[in-house]
Amino acid sequence: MKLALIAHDHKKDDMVALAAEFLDYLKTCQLMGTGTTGGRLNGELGLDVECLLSGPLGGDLQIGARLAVGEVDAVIFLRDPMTPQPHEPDINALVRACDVHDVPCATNLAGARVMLRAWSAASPNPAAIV
Ligand SMILES: O=C(CO)COP(=O)(O)O
Repeated sequence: MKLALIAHDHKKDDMVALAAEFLDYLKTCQLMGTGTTGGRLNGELGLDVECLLSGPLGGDLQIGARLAVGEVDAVIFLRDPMTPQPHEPDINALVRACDVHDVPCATNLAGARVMLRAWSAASPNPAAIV
């Protein structure tokens, strides 16, 4: 599973908590993220997230470009609906790219949990494989 992880500043603590909850499963995924989000996940949880540019500097667009050529299977994008973002067009472009290419995209914690629960239940637990 090639999974993109993105969180706006007020949602980064939620992203770290979510990733901690699904850590075993996320370790089996190929992860990429916008710069600051990915950096926190790597630093705080020891994940191996490929860090692209920070969102305001083009990271959302980089993920959208990868997604458009089939290099992203799903997106978890914890958006902050209460704070205007300087790169709103980039955010909309990424979410639009998910819709154009029919790539699952969770934009809040509840949706992200539904996705991660389903996928982690369907995937073999590497710790159980001997
Ligand atoms: O702004 C973002 C997504 O639009 C997130 O970018 P960072 O993870 O670099 O903060």
